[in-house]
Amino acid sequence: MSAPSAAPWTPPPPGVTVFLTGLSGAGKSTVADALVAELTAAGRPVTVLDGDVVRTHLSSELGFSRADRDLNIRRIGWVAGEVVRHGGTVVVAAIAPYEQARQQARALVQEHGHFLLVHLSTPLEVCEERDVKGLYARARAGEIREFTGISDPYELPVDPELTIDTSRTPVSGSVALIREAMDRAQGDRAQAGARR
Ligand SMILES: Nc1ncnc2c1ncn2[C@@H]1O[C@H](COP(=O)(O)OS(=O)(=O)O)[C@@H](OP(=O)(O)O)[C@H]1O
Ligand SMILES: Nc1ncnc2c1ncn2[C@@H]1O[C@H](COP(=O)(O)OP(=O)(O)O)[C@@H](O)[C@H]1O
Repeated sequence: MSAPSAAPWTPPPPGVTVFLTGLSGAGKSTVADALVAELTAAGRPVTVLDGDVVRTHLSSELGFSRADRDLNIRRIGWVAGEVVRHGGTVVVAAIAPYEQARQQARALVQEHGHFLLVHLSTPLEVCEERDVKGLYARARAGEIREFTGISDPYELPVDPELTIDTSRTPVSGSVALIREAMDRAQGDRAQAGARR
């Protein structure tokens, strides 16, 4: 009697990367944390690539010149692409101020799955008022050079899937908008009842 044959391997459905971009204090980490908490509670594992954490573990030698920021974003895009390739879910929270680098990250991910660029368009005045880490005050005092929004550019995204101003939209509203966009992108999963 021959051994039962294993079921043929089928590739996982494409994964998705949610890429939150915006000024320091725009709400990227706050929205990412809330989104990840919801997804995790629903049983969906998530890889989180937060700028601060990535700069500790993956880009510790990089500063804030354009070349360094672009390399940082390309690294994030490559890692996200690898996770998405195997059907995973990625949430990125990074300033990513340059359009070209964001497009490169998009291309690296879209080789393998879905990419949703979410621009947190919170006005600079609000971000500066929040000044979560005291960095705006230090940048205004000239203690931090090349600070995004003060002494360094932030290029507005050309083709974001979502634009959310967190001074007008509560955290729960941002999370709901992003989850709807994820479901639209991964319609195949949602229709199959696999909304994880
Ligand atoms: N010069 C300058 N400009 C902007 N931000 C600065 C700078 N120096 C330090 N920080 C802190 O670094 C965090 C941004 O890192 P990112 O990796 O997201 O930046 S980038 O995407 O590579 O441009 C950023 O985190 P968030 O405040 O969470 O955005 C800051 O805390
Ligand atoms: N609707 C909102 N969405 C996101 N953050 C908000 C909102 N309202 C107030 N905040 C506050 O704004 C700050 C945003 O900081 P953070 O998430 O660290 O931003 P970033 O990661 O973009 O630098 C937090 O202190 C957060 O509590």
